[in-house]
Amino acid sequence: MTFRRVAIIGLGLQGGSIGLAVQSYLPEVFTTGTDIDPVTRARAAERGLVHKVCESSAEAAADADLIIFCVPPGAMGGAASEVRATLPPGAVVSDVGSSKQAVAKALSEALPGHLVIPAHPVAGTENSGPDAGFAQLFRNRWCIVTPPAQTDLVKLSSLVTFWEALGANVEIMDPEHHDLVLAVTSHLPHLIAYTIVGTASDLEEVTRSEVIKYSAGGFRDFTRIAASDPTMWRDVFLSNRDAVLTMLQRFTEDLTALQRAIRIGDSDMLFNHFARTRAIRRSIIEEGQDDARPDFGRADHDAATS
Ligand SMILES: NC(=O)c1ccc[n+]([C@@H]2O[C@H](COP(=O)([O-])OP(=O)(O)OC[C@H]3O[C@@H](n4cnc5c(N)ncnc54)[C@H](O)[C@@H]3O)[C@@H](O)[C@H]2O)c1
Ligand SMILES: O=C(O)C(=O)CC1(C(=O)O)C=CC(O)C=C1
Repeated sequence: MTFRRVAIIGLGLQGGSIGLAVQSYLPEVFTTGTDIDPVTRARAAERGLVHKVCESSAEAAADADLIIFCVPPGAMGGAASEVRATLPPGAVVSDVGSSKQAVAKALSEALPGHLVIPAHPVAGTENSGPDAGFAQLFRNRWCIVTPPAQTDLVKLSSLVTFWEALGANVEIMDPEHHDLVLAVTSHLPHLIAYTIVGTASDLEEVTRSEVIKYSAGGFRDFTRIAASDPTMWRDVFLSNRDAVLTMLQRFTEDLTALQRAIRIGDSDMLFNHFARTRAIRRSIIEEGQDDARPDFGRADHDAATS
């Protein structure tokens, strides 16, 4: 089967990008969408993020054969319960949440009897809201799909085909494993960025203006990440608590080892460690998951999408 009518709940970065990407790459698919925020609904209509912006989730869900929840992780259950009365029984329920076990549980409990196939496009920016979305967001990015153990294989394959049409490379993964992997590749880096930017701005001897004036490349890269949406990231850490705490423990041990190497002047240890991490950056670029240019290719991207 292929999806003909897709409902998008939440018209920010992710929902808006899906809506625009569907119009670019799946022109036969009709999209409805809504957002809890009336200003976002109005802007979504102006930008044409979906074919029809609805006043409520219940209205957007009626007739959908695929519904994708694009709201913060902590809002998934509440948003799903709003479509219980109108969502057609055969519709596939999916989402884009950054954590998978907690979100899958919230969606399944809110929509008993519906097939829930969670997904997570590992694609985003530090921007949020209805102006942040763009059709190319998912191109050559991974989308991790975490189906329940006994799932409908035809519908699973339709969801995979849907994401591939938007340009993503799809990987099927166990939700528990997803949460561990993303804790280290995405959630911990954000926590570190939030910490370092907060620490620098708190330091009394380095005034706020000096932090901004003399911001070196390393610090500036952290400020980009630390500008990400506070609601979303609060929810990510609370919904993936166990995996984040496991990885944080490991990170703290490794940081302590580097701290000791600096204190005792273990130059080999420092050099070998930095040589290993440099190689990781190179392999990410070789796999096409980032750009080698100093601005990560963002200037070209911004020019192409503005
Ligand atoms: N930002 C990223 O880089 C990124 C990447 C991959 C996945 N995600 C996941 O995507 C989801 C959305 O993130 P985003 O970056 O698009 O955030 P966003 O803030 O840009 O958009 C979320 C939208 O959801 C709306 N919303 C909140 N509660 C709602 C409800 N009950 N009903 C309808 N609308 C509601 C908000 O008003 C907002 O417009 C999150 O679960 C996040 O974990 C984000
Ligand atoms: O590129 C960025 O700015 C992001 O933060 C995107 C990013 C990440 O790579 O960590 C953030 C959250 C996700 O769920 C997926 C992708």
